[in-house]
Amino acid sequence: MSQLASSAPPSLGVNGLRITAGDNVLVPGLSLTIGRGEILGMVGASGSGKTISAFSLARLLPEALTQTGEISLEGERIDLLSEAQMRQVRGGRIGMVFQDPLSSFNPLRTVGSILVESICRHQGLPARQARELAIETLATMRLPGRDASVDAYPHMLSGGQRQRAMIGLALVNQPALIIADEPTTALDPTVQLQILALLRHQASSAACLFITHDIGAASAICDRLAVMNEGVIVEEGPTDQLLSSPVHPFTRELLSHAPGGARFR
Ligand SMILES: Nc1ncnc2c1ncn2[C@@H]1O[C@H](COP(=O)(O)OP(=O)(O)OP(=O)(O)O)[C@@H](O)[C@H]1O
Repeated sequence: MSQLASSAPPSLGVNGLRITAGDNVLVPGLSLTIGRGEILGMVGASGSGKTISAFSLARLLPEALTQTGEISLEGERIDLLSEAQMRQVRGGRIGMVFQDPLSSFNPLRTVGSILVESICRHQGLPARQARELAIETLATMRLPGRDASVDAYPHMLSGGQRQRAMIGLALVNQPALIIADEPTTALDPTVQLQILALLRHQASSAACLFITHDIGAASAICDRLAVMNEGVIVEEGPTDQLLSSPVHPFTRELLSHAPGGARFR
């Protein structure tokens, strides 16, 4: 690694992130880093705190939950930014992909107009250029028929196509961080694989936090895995190493229940 690369801050740095609901401590103190171009898979049982941890990175927790701790994006402390500044960060320097794009996309807006609005807001391009970029992005995401996709309403696309469009929206402003929370869980296995491959390929210059129940999906695209149990990362390491030689009893238990284990590798 060059000196320049080793001295650059990680795309994402989290230090002592604590999430509480009143007196109830849900995440006692999470610390992690993700480098540029790296995909960290966060796996763990249901209710272990994966989603609230991910949402807290974009400071999107529901009001009932409180977060403290340091979150740095390319070396800048975003936990110290105002809400107005955070609105500029979300969709710009942080892209997000969730399980169900139908509920994330406004049903009354075409896919293209949602992309155009985001491009104009975060890149300041004029509308015509933004539309060109939207068309180009959807084509890169392998959506069919240039104008047909850009002018389609979300319900007119298949589940897989909607998820491709959502990944396009997450990537269009070249974010430093992508948060992908169960992005393929609702899709059939063949489409899942295609979409994971697309995410892996297109997100090559961002850091990506990939949250999943599916060890197979995680093994297909993640460089490293972090195993979460009751709000704590109990084990973390390179994907191959963690899957072949798990150390923590919880990781072993989780892997023993994984259908097909690391079937994508
Ligand atoms: N609004 C809320 N108020 C209080 N507790 C909450 C709230 N949202 C989530 N929690 C609690 O936080 C904990 C972690 O939930 P979270 O959704 O992050 O788990 P998860 O690991 O993502 O689970 P899954 O894989 O099922 O999505 C759970 O105990 C959950 O009940």
